[in-house]
Amino acid sequence: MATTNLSYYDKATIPNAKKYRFGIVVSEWNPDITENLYLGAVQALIENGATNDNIIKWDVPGSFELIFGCKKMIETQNVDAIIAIGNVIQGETKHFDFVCDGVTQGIKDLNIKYDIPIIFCVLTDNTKQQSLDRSGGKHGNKGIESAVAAIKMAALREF
Ligand SMILES: Nc1c(NC[C@H](O)[C@H](O)[C@H](O)CO)[nH]c(=O)[nH]c1=O
Ligand SMILES: CC(=O)[C@@H](O)COP(=O)(O)O
Repeated sequence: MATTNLSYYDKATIPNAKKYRFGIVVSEWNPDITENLYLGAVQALIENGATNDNIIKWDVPGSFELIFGCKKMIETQNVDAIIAIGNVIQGETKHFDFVCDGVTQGIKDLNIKYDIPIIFCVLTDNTKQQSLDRSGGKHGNKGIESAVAAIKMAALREF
C-alpha cells in the first residue's frame, strides 16, 4: 500500500486552534525521532493558531509509559486534546509486538474512558530508516498529521 505523505493538509479546512489547550506526551526512547515528531506537531499547532502557553509537554521513559502519562495529563491538566508521541523499532525479540500492542490498546482505552481525545502519534517501524522517513523525511512528519488531528478532535469535542 502506498505510503501517504503525512504532512500535507489544506489549512482552510482546519479550525483555528487559538482557544484550545494541548498536551503532548513524548517518549524518550529514540529521542532523535520523537523530538522531530514533537517539533513537527508544535509547528503545525502554532501555524493553525495555537499559542505556546497553551501547549504542555511531558516526557516519559518509553512508549509503554505514554498510557500512564496521558492518563495523568487528563486527570491533572486542563487540556482539550493530547498527542501521544513515541517510536517503537523492531529489535531481535517479540518485545516490539507487546509494546506496540500495549500502547495501542492503552491509548484506545483512555479514548473510551475519558472525554479528552488522545491522538496516536506512535511510529511502529521495522527499521530506523522507516522512522526517519516519517519524522521529517521523504514521507513527511507524522507529528504534523497528528497536530491536525488534535485540532479537529478538540473542535469535535465541543459538540
Ligand atoms: N524498544 C522500545 C521501547 N521499549 C521500552 C518500553 O516502551 C517501556 O519503556 C519498557 O518496557 C518499560 O516499561 N520503547 C519505545 O518507545 N521504543 C522502542 O523501540
Ligand atoms: C521494541 C523493543 O523493546 C525492542 O527495541 C527491544 O529490542 P530487543 O527485542 O532486541 O530486546
